[in-house]
Amino acid sequence: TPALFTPFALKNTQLRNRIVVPPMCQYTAVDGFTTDWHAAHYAGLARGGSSLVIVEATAVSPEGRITPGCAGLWDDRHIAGMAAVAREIKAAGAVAGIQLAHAGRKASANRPWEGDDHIAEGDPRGWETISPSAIAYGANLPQVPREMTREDIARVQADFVAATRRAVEAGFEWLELHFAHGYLAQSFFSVHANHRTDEYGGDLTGRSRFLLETLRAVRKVWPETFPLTARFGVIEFDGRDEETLEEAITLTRQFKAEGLDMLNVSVGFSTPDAQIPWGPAFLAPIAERVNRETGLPVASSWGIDTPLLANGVVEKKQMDLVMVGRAQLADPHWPYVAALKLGLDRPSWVLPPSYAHWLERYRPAASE
Ligand SMILES: Cc1cc2c(cc1C)N(C[C@H](O)[C@H](O)[C@H](O)COP(=O)(O)O)c1[nH]c(=O)[nH]c(=O)c1N2
Ligand SMILES: CC(=O)[C@H]1CCCN(Cc2ccccc2)C1
Repeated sequence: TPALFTPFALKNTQLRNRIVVPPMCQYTAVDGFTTDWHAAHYAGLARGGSSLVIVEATAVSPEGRITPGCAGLWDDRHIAGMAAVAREIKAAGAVAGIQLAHAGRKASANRPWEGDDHIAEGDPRGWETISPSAIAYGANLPQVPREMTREDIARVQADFVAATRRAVEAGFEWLELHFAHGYLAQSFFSVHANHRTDEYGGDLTGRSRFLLETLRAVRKVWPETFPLTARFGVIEFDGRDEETLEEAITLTRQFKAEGLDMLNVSVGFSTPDAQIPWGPAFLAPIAERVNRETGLPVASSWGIDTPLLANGVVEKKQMDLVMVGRAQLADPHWPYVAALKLGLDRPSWVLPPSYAHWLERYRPAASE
């Protein structure tokens, strides 16, 4: 059996293969409420055969959304719509995951295809952003956020806990905290974004505090039997990478001690001045290093989107789970195509039975 199609167990959760649909914003929610789009979209992805589908960054508070179209779990009324999404994912045979997020200083933005920039001051669609320090991200997101008070910090952490409870009620069985991509938690860890002089800033301990306290609080309400994970930017490609990596690995060891079950290794995206070395599976060696130096199981992503690449990173033990994103937007049946390409036994059966049976003896006409 190709490594990509071997099962993987974490806590009481069994994954049928190593392919994961990572969280990918749909920007189609209304006041945080999911719509028919979300149920259909996630059902379609789950039918493709991935073992786990993680629902997009879901805001723990209204100001924690990236755009006005982002999903939320800051209100009990959001639970019903999210429960429908979780049901669709499970009905297709995948584990239902969700990512909880706060966008920090990257919040109050237009949808990517509508500018991908901060909503203009005075535009009623926008809102005040908050961050560890009053420092703007820059580039397309120039708005200077308000520096968070201790009350803000406690409130946002309570929001993460409340949203976690709602995720449990909605039927999710895999939780990922969004500690990456330049959003609020990443900003507390980042020397670019966090210039605080109180105990939530300064040295590594100070810059780690928000993330560790939030994980600790969420750990208390998320069931022990379900995986609790975090997506964390361990590298910025900003010229101080060895330092950032060592700090990130130190913090990841503390995450593990606090009961984190897996780390989803990603990029910090804390500064527009980064030089990202885009390329196929460019982050795989970093994921392998985090796994080797912390002992935590790791997932990762970024251009790991052909069957051979995806199978290779698992075979080489660079990561335990492969997050295949855009390739699954391009083809939600990507796992089926991978099963064919990798010579899996009875490949059509990664799809639901009503498709699998008829595809068992089906081959498209020789392509031109
Ligand atoms: C449209 C869209 C929306 C999102 C993303 C991407 C894209 C394309 N990504 C990043 C995504 O999960 C994935 O890590 C990257 O796209 C890299 O993987 P691929 O190279 O696409 O396989 C993303 N990541 C995350 O942690 N939370 C999110 O909600 C989103 N939203
Ligand atoms: C919410 C989140 O983490 C997402 C939002 C959309 C852009 N993502 C980051 C990204 C950059 C370049 C290519 C693909 C993805 C981060």
